[in-house]
Amino acid sequence: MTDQTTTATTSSSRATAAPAVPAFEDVVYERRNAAAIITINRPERYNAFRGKTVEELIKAFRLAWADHGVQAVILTGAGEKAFCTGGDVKQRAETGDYGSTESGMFEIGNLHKLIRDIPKPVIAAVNGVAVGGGHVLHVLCDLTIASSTARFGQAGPRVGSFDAGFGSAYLARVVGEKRAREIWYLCRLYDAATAERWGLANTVVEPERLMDEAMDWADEIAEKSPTAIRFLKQSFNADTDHQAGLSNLAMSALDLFVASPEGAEGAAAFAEKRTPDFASKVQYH
Ligand SMILES: CC(C)(COP(=O)(O)OP(=O)(O)OC[C@H]1O[C@@H](n2cnc3c(N)ncnc32)[C@H](O)[C@@H]1OP(=O)(O)O)[C@@H](O)C(=O)NCCC(=O)NCCSC(=O)CCC(=O)c1ccccc1C(=O)O
Repeated sequence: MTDQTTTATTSSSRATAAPAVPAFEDVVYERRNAAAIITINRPERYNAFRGKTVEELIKAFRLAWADHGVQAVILTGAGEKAFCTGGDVKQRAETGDYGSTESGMFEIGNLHKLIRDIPKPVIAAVNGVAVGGGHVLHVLCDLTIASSTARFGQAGPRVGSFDAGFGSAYLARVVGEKRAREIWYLCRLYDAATAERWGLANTVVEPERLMDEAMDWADEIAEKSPTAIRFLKQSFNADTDHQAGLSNLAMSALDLFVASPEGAEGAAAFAEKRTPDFASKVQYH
């Protein structure tokens, strides 16, 4: 999982010539059989994303979309601890944002839409903790395969953030209203068995089996008609596509909130390893 070459690696007779892969810093992009494997590669930050990470993930998903040899995408995290822990809270505490990007924007909403819009199934291989914006990423994937060591949850209200777009509305579609509200209001972490029982994970395997299992699912998908799969994915999405509008609204609200004293308090408290004092910072009653 360390391939950082300039062309995607392929090993399938089904594969066509793969497009060139840019030199990524926060993401690793590989081709294996008819699957693109996209790995968030910031293990020292538990694979939290900064603006650059999101920008590279967008490029990686576009590569997979454009590559006719790719029939499924696997999204995972580097190392054994974390799939993705959402926004880089330390970066936010330091600079008040998620760091510089080429576009000048933090494009998490566009990444969400891309995971939904790419007309190929996206499989989350959840190798560790999936929390906050990292939890939203796996929820948006078509399928989730979890390591038995994986943990799942939302953290925004604990660190001065929220995703009130797909992060709330689509989560409720997946697990139901009561469980979605519990996940967001209590910010607990749930184990892999609970995630499977709640329909957050399709299956749970031992950690050493995770990538093989994800590849088996991708290979099985690759035996099917790409056009049939494409229409099915678009059909599944159509019923919740209105949530993209909600997502735009939610991201605008979040931009304002994270810059407020209450939002900033959450990030500062996390970085300083202390309990946040939200109550004294609330401006909106
Ligand atoms: C994930 C934990 C539960 C793991 O706990 P534990 O196993 O005890 O390990 P730790 O010792 O806590 O962590 C190890 C190491 O990793 C660092 N780390 C972990 N998570 C992050 C992170 N998100 N950012 C930066 N660094 C992180 C941690 O500090 C440790 O480093 P040391 O140097 O060893 O101290 C636990 O770590 C945890 O709860 N992490 C925080 C999870 C979190 O709050 N995530 C962010 C949620 S909010 C979010 O993701 C929304 C982002 C977003 O989608 C968004 C969208 C659109 C617009 C704006 C936003 C936005 O602004 O938020």
